[in-house]
Amino acid sequence: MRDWYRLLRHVTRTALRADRRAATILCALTAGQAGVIAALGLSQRWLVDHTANRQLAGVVGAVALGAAAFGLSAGAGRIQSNLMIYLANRTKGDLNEETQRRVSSIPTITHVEHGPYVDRWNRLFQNSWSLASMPWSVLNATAALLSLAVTIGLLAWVSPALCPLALLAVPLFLANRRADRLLREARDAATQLLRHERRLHELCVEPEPAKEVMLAGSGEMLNRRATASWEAAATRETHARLRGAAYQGAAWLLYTVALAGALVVVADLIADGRTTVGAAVMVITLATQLQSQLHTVLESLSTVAQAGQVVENYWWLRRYADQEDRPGDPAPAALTGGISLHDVRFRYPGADHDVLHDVSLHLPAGSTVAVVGANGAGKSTLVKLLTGIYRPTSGTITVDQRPLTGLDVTSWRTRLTGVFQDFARLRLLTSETVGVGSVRHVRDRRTIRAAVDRADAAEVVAGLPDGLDTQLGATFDGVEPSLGQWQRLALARSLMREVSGDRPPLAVVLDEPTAALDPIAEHELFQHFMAQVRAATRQGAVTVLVSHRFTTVRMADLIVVLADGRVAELGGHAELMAAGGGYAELYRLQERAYR
Ligand SMILES: Nc1ncnc2c1ncn2[C@@H]1O[C@H](COP(=O)(O)OP(=O)(O)OP(=O)(O)O)[C@@H](O)[C@H]1O
Repeated sequence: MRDWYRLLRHVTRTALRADRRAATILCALTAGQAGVIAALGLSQRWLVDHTANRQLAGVVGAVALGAAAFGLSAGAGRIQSNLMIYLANRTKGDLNEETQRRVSSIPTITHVEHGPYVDRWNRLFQNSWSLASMPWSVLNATAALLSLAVTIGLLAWVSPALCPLALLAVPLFLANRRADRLLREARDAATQLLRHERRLHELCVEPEPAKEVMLAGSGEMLNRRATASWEAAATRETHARLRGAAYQGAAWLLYTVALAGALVVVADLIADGRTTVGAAVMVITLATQLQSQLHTVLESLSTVAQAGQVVENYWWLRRYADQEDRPGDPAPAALTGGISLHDVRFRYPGADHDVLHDVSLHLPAGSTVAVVGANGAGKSTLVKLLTGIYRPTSGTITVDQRPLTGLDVTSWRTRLTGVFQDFARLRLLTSETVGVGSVRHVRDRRTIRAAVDRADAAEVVAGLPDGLDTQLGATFDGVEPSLGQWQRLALARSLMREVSGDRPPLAVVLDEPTAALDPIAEHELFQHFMAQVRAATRQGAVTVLVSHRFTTVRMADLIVVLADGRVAELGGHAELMAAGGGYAELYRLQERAYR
């Protein structure tokens, strides 16, 4: 409840920031609406009674009150609903932006990779409308409840026997709550199905996977699967709606029976002369309006409940973001000792086994460390742990003997550079594709050109129709570079920090960045790259290279052989060759193959 209230306060503040004047007018109109039904009922009572008693002033007053109430209900009602839509739309935009910003600011990656986490923040987008209308639904519900209380008071004024009519709100309220819960459960269960549906459709329309899908002719099968997921989600929701409607229908039936009873009571009062005709007219008006009032209360409460469904997800995201992005010490100016792993164990969220087991390593400052091993041995995972994208499940990583978890992640990240196996193909202007490697210099042509030159990518850029101003990506009506050309641009991006004169990197990670090149080109490029980051290496930067090419690997100062997530061998090339283990065997195998 506390979380719900805090979220309501936050959304209200966001709405007020969006347009304070519109919000104030909306509040005033909603408050005014609370008295409309009571005023209409009273005006009818007075109109009939004053007419019967020939009291002109009373008749005029009753007509004026009725006209004002009707005018407010008809005219202001429209303005009120339009204002609400306008404010909710603006608030929704702000809230979505806030969620987007928070999701992208989390320095680790699990929340965008692990399905249950993805579903949690996706629900915030799915329910953003009800979240944005939360203050107005609460206000509407409060006004409708107030109006209901006044109506019941007026009914009791005529005859206390009419009061039980109000009790019928209870089954209606319970049925509504049940229907809301059923719908929420169905929607929660459907989030995963809808995510699958989206991803399966993406496989058919995104240029990269679509090639293979077309070649294999598997588009229809994927589409069928996506449709099945969508249908399963839709069926769940329809069933939940139908069940909810059955509960609500039963409650309304009960109400109808009671309303009929109330009308009999009124008829009896009139027949006995125990009430005036005006009061009887008022009772009939109020009793019939009671249904629409209850309806408004229930509708508003449903919207509030719908917003309530994401309260937990909203605070989960905030707490998760705070926990992952906790402040820490700034990264050291330069490495003197190096980076060490102490009994590091890692398991991907939701997985049932560890990927790294008790890995202990020391990567000395200023050294080049190659990580080798079979597919799935855990090389990329190790690199990601070093960058702080993932945190060890247990054990610690230290940077110059200070725990990595104690460092400010952003400060550590700004002192890292490198390229990953699945490097990003940023379909932007060529200058931006390279320039974002150091955001401060994204418009600095001289630095960008220097990075391009250093990555040996000048030929790639020269081949583009507008050089650095060329739009990349066929989906953006631009040029689509080849895989090798993308890789060169990614390398240039990774050199931006080095050439821009920013503080040199503390670690350079190269996770198979040259897999698309032939072994000789990889060897040359790696040597070239190492020459470019030499200044950083002299200041203690550790270079971590993942490669399957042993001609490149042998140049490293230290070679780590991973097997099934464990360090199987460790040492320099000569040392490992002399040991005659798995490394030596693989090296000889590759040497023979390339001879
Ligand atoms: N995001 C992920 N979620 C769950 N499991 C993962 C994830 N990424 C990798 N794994 C699993 O972790 C294990 C190690 O993967 P990793 O990518 O570290 O291997 P690798 O040694 O780099 O392999 P390769 O040489 O093929 O690149 C594999 O079994 C893989 O299935």
